[in-house]
Amino acid sequence: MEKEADLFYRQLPKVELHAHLNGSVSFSTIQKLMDRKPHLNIQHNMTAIRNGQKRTLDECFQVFKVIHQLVDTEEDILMVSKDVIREFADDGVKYLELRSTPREEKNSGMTKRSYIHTIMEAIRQCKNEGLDIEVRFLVAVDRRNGVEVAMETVKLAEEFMLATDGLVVGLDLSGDPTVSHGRDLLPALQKAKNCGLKLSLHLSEVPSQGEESELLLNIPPDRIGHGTFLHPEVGGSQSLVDQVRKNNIPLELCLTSNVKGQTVASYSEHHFLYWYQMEHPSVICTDDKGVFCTDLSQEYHLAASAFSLTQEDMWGHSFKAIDCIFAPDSIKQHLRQRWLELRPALFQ
Ligand SMILES: CNc1ncnc2c1ncn2[C@@H]1O[C@H](COP(=O)(O)O)[C@@H](O)[C@H]1O
Ligand SMILES: [Zn+2]
Repeated sequence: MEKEADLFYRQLPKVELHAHLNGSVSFSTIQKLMDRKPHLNIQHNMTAIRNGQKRTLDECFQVFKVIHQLVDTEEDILMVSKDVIREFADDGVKYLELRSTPREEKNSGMTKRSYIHTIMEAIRQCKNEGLDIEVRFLVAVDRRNGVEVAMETVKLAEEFMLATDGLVVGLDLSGDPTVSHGRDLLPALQKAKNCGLKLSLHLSEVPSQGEESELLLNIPPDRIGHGTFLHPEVGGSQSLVDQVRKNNIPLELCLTSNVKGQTVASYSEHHFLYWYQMEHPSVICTDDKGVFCTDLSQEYHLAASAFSLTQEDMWGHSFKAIDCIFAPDSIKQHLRQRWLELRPALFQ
């Protein structure tokens, strides 16, 4: 029965909207990177949090630093991006929005511009190889890096949005939520919005970010990452919830990420249920499938088990996720068509 369900969730066509590139690197790709750089002496237990293990959010951010050491050339970025896209495609993801923080590495000569350029190249190569997946990209701002870098990143994102014929669709705000205040980044985010970039902001991923969330929700963003502590029962407020509902802002929900990072106590206590019962748009996502040792079909399966949802319910969830993508209506229509074509084989 479980096996059958596994197969159902793998075959279910899915949309992935919250995936950080360097957090999504699989065990086998990490192995290839370690083989390229044996001198770094990095072990698998430094780049992934296995099932049953938990870390503090702070420890999770240490893991990204290790992965960044392994991924520091254009060649690495190309391999990692192509592997990640292929893995999502193998998992039944038909539309993927990847996000990543442009990095410069003096030693290898990689610049922020060549970093993004290489990811664009990976997306094009995957398309030319005929992979059954549409891929778009969000340029990420790491909140740790401050105002100037944020502004520079917005300029880069705009430049690539205009030059790539729609491959770059938006801007992400992420990074360690305990560092810096969103207030300072507001002008950069507003500038991004004004130039036509869609905004996906990590909001209230940890408690006591209520004030920041209130400020950022005023922009308003086009989607919210996590939103774990928005509602009053967990220390948020009704006015935050009202703001989200008034603007109908979809939430990107990442169950395993929140449980392993210990901001949510267990799967059944995940705020997925809060928003689901309210029929507010949300989308199940992976966040960092490599670091958290998961994939999107597993996340769908876990949510179904935790909240006693049927395969029909999960089909509906996946179909409605299409409404929340950043690509234009023509792509949405095309995806809905595909979903309906694939449906009969799933419910025989
Ligand atoms: C666990 N919850 C999270 N909360 C906030 N930011 C996160 C995150 N998981 C990942 N990132 C962000 O994504 C970067 C890694 O991918 P890229 O190098 O950009 O591809 C991390 O350094 C962090 O900035
Ligand atoms: Zn995230």
